[in-house]
Amino acid sequence: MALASGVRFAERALLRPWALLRGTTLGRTEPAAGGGGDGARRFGSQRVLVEPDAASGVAVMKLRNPPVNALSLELLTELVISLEKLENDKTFRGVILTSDCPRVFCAGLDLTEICGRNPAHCAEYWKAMQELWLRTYLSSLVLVAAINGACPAGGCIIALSCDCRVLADNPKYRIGLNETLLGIIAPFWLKDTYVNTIGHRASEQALQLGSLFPPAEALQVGLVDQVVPEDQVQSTALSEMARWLAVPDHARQLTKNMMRKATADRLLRQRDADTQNFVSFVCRDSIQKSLQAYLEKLRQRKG
Ligand SMILES: CC/C=C\C/C=C\C/C=C\C=C\CC(=O)SCCNC(=O)CCNC(=O)[C@H](O)C(C)(C)COP(=O)(O)OP(=O)(O)OC[C@H]1O[C@@H](n2cnc3c(N)ncnc32)[C@H](O)[C@@H]1OP(=O)(O)O
Repeated sequence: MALASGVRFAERALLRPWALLRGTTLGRTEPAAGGGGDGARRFGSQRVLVEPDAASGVAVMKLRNPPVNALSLELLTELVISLEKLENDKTFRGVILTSDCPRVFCAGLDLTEICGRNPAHCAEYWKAMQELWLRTYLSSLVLVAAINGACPAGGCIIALSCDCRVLADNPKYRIGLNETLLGIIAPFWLKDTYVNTIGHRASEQALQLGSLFPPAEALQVGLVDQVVPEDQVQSTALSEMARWLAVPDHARQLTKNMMRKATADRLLRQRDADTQNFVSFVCRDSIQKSLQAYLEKLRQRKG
């Protein structure tokens, strides 16, 4: 799918990945456990494990940035590159996105990337976040999120950018956009994605309250499509994938584009302004203090 500025970022990453990837091992290929032929070979990077099944045309993409899959700059970059690699390989029609970290799908933005950092770093980081959203939201592949853990904020946005969401039935696995509770504001494109999924009124309430929904409520409000016992998340995601892949690609892709393009275009039109807004907002002293306090609370909670 044509994404002029998006492609520019990915091209930059592909042309000089080491400038973007600090200490990653992108492109590594290794045989999957018990696997044999090409269809069973794993590839990916340090933080994104890709298990492709050429026979079915489906790849499982696992986030593995322990302990909580916080979206570091490296993880964002590796996700974009892995997704692009699969999109460019005509063998693949669908991706199941899941977590390799126990109990957490994705903790959202890596707060250490925006706490105590300079504006240039925050800008680079935010551009990478925009890029991942654009890539996933407009992906020509069928994306199914197999949500096997907590899924707050940026984690929720990744899930919402997929075509379908299956959540494990565990009361600790809450999902939603909790930005207000950190003293920050979800940017308009996160808000738009929320509204497109659960409607205006439910979003208005959930965004202001920073609601994190337990599985049954997430299902009720329409944030996820299925809630299943934890050991059935993967198999249910595969069944969902089969349902989506039963539709001819071109018809499904054009329909997806018709449904999502206006929302993505809104960001594409004002990407630089959105970055500047983000940077000036998060670099304010008051916001830095809120973020520091939130991180501190997270760290203490553990002890
Ligand atoms: C004008 C407007 C213009 C622009 C818009 C402006 C601003 C916009 C922007 C932002 C959008 C933000 C979206 C986000 O994603 S913000 C991040 C929100 N994330 C969270 O609130 C999740 C926080 N984490 C948790 O709730 C939990 O960690 C958990 C439920 C995910 C997992 O719980 P566990 O008990 O399993 O693990 P912990 O012990 O809590 O954590 C382990 C370890 O990890 C650290 N950590 C957790 N989350 C993060 C994070 N998001 N970033 C960085 N680090 C994180 C935690 O501190 C622990 O570290 P230590 O081991 O103690 O060092």
